[in-house]
Amino acid sequence: MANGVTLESLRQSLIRQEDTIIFSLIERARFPSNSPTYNESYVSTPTFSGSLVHSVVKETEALQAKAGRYENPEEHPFFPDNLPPSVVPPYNFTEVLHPPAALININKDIWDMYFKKLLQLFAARGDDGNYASTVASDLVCLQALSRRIHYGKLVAEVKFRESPAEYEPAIRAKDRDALMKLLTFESVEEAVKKRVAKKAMVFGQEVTLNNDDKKEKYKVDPSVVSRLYGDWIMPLTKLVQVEYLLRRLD
Ligand SMILES: C=C(O[C@@H]1C=C(C(=O)O)C=C[C@H]1O)C(=O)O
Repeated sequence: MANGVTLESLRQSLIRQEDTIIFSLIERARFPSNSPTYNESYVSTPTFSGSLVHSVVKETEALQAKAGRYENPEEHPFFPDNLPPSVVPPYNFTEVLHPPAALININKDIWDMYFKKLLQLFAARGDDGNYASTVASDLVCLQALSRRIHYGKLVAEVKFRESPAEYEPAIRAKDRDALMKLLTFESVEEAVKKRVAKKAMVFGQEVTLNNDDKKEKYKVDPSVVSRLYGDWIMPLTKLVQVEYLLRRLD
């Protein structure tokens, strides 16, 4: 495969990204739900409009855009409109993707999934006033999830290059269901769900020097991590793959 990217190397990267995602959830779980962070009327000044999370993410992204974050095709902003240009000298990122891929950004779905469904499953109810740190943790989670899910573009490219003759008819027919079937590997998905639950147990256990004092209490519930992958991360990664393949012959 061109540029040394193979399905195996991409799967290894997705496995490594599991660590980042699980640690980011563990960090967010240090704080309770902290609902004022997400309340549109909690702050209202001309510089901060909307919720604290909205303003802080938008402004952080603007700063990171100037620092060149979105020059990397693996990065996708949550607020892509009116981002300032990068001020850093360009780096020559290897071009693996078909150019129309740049248009695919499903961060709106990731945002809704994270705030409307996931967060309440792992953040304890409560308010400790640490709203700015809470947003900072949310953004780390969101960016890790977004990077992982948009990796679907690379996965789809490699799958297409490995067997174009299988994908082309379904692409030309715009047959989403057929594409979804072609790109799905159920045994891989089952292994992912089991591995992330196991990682959540290992990474999220209380470490003590006293071996017999082992309480089975994890910093993030392993079944929530498994559900995050099974219900949202993998379906969204596959959605990105379908969207990518539909544009692959443009
Ligand atoms: C990413 C892949 O494509 C699909 C999505 C998966 C995922 O998001 O982890 C796993 C298996 C496939 O059904 C892959 O084949 O590795």
